Parts: sequence; structure tokens; C-alpha cells
Amino acid sequence: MSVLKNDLLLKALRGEQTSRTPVWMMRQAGRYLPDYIKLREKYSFFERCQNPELATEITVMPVDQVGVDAAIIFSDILVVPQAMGMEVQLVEKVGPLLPSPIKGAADLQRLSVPDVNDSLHYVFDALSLTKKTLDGKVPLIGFAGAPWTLLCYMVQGKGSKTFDEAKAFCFQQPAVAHQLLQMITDTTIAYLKAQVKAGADCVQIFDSWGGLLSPQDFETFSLQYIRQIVAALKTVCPTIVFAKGAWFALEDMAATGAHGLGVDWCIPPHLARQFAGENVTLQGNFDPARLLSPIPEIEKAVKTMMKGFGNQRYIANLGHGILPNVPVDHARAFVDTVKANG
Ligand SMILES: Cc1c2[nH]c(c1CCC(=O)O)Cc1[nH]c(c(CCC(=O)O)c1C)Cc1[nH]c(c(CCC(=O)O)c1C)Cc1[nH]c(c(C)c1CCC(=O)O)C2
Repeated sequence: MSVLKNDLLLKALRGEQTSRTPVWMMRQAGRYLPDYIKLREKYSFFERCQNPELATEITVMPVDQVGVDAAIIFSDILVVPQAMGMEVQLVEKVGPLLPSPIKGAADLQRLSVPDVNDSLHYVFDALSLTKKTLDGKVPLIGFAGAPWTLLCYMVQGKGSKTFDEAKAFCFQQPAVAHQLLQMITDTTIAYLKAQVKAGADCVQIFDSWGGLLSPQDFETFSLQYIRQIVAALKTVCPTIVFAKGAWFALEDMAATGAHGLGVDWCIPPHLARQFAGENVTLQGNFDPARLLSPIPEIEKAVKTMMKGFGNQRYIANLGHGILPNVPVDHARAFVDTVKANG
């Protein structure tokens, strides 16, 4: 395994001094990149994920074309429900569709905690090939969805602004919900450990819908499972927890021992730092829609963000995934501005 030539991200996560701020963008692999859009015409989404050569090609694209300081493996959080036994489709322009969602205890019979080396081996193959292809250029990030966010899709069956059916399931059948969350957690721990074995240098847990829960419900249905995952991974690699909208839980999330915490644009940097404390790296928090501003305004806003977070224990990123309609030169302006001011 080659030594990393750029280890800014890992240094920032470990709390070591960095010579400048590392930068990457959530959902940087795909969507807005013209070369990715071309591949989309030829292969279905899961074909792209399951073919290690294609997944590697897409993973490396933003490193070469936008200049980010880390690669994140091209895959999706929904490969875990798929491996547990659910049918998952990705419908063009609609998003994820799970035609037979979980509605009650009987539906859990259809699910299993799978042997990840069997059902998700293609992700590990993609990680190994990507690691080799990167040749130490930048670190490689592995990832998984948080149990709560995966439950949202497994119960609701599709995307939603409120995930009201998923919440109703948790509130009406809490014992079944906790059984499901534990199955997802057990699968995820094995999955992330195997990602590290295959070449991931650190991992991020995406809790995209954490902020839909009240602080008490976030603890009950999300954080206690994230805590298990972080505890299991802590000695294996640095972990980043990104719970969108869950600014209220920054202090509790820092107490899990995660190395990094993602924050969205709804909280100013100084409050994020105040809530999270000094012993964790913060990552974020540029409004993805702000990448649609003219480039000079992007540059100004990035500098303001960086001043707010300071230049240590900080990773510049967006506050959620990059939007599909962002021009590549705007994404590049974001990355270049961080590098020039870091
Ligand atoms: C909620 C969620 C999903 N997937 C993911 C999340 C958590 C992060 C977030 O909240 O944005 C995570 C994800 N999905 C994808 C990645 C790849 C790595 C990266 O670039 O960060 C990652 C990290 C590829 C993808 N996953 C998907 C695409 C688009 C499909 C395509 O290009 O054909 C990509 C590039 C499909 C997907 N997958 C999902 C949705 C809602 C959609 C449809 C909408 C969309 O994002 O375009 C579920």
C-alpha cells in the first residue's frame, strides 16, 4: 500500500496540525460531472455501483477534475437495505423506490443480517481497485447510511420531505422499529469494518434525515445506534458523523468519540464549535445552492465560512450534497478558494 502524498483530511480528523484546510464535497462523485452523465446513458445506477472499474472511474473523477483532497467511494447508502433482502430501484428523475416497504413485525422475516463479504463484495472490490488507482494521491472515504436514515427509506418506500410514515412506524411499533434499527446497525458495523479492510482510510455515516426528529427522538431512534457504530469503528479508522439538521445534538454526537462532525448551513460556525466543543473536527457547511451564485460571490462566501471555522480541526465541505445543476467551474471555484485561503 503506497504512503499517502496528501493526508490533510486524516490529519484534520486526528486533530493534528494541518498546513492548510482540507476540502471535499459531499456527493462529489457523479451528478454534476459531464463525464459521469455520459456513463449514465450506458449503464443503470446499480450497474455503475456493482462494476468495480466503473465505480473506480467515477470515484476518481472529482479528484482529477475538481482537485478535492479526498475521494469518496461511488456507491449508495441503499445498497445496505438491498443486501438485507429488500428490493431497491432507482427511478430516473424520481429517486429511490422500495416497492415492498416494511410495515410491521411480519415484514422483518424477509430481512437478514447478511454476510457482507458475500452480498456487498462488489463495494470492497471497488474500494481496493480505487485505492490502487489513486496510488496515494488522496485518502479514500468509505461510507454508510445511519440506521435511522435507512429505516426512513425501508419503511416509507421512497423519498419524502417529512418521512411521516417512518416516524409513525417508530412511534406506533417501537419494539419492531428497534429490532429493525439493531439489524441495520449490526450489518453496518460489519460493512464499514470490511470497507476499511478493503482500503477505506476513514468512514462517514450519513444521517440525512436526523434533523426530522425531536432531540429526544433523535437520541432514541438514531443516536444510540450511531453510538454503537462509532464505538465499533473508533479503533479501526477515523469516523465522521453527519446528521443533517441535528445541530441540537452536536454535543452528544461529539461525546460518541467520532473524530469529525458534519454540519449544515443552518448553524453559524461559532455556535457549531460552541456546541461540539474543542475535541472534535468540524466539517461543512457551505449551502450547496450557494454554488449557483456567480463565482466572485462564491469566493467571498467561502472566505467568510473559513474565517468562521478557523484553520485547525476543520474540513471545508458543503452542508449537504452538491446539486446536479452546479456548473463544474463553480465547484472548482469552491475548492480553489479553500486551497488559496487555508
Ligand atoms: C439520502 C442518500 C441517498 N444516497 C446517499 C444519501 C446520503 C447523502 C444525502 O443525503 O445526500 C449517499 C450517496 N449517494 C451517492 C454517493 C456517492 C459518493 C459521493 O459522491 O458522495 C453517496 C455518498 C451516489 C448517488 N446516489 C444516487 C445518485 C444519482 C443517480 C444517478 O446519477 O443516476 C448518485 C450519484 C441516487 C440516490 N440515492 C439516494 C437518493 C435520494 C438518490 C436520488 C437523488 C439523487 O441523489 O440524485 C439516497
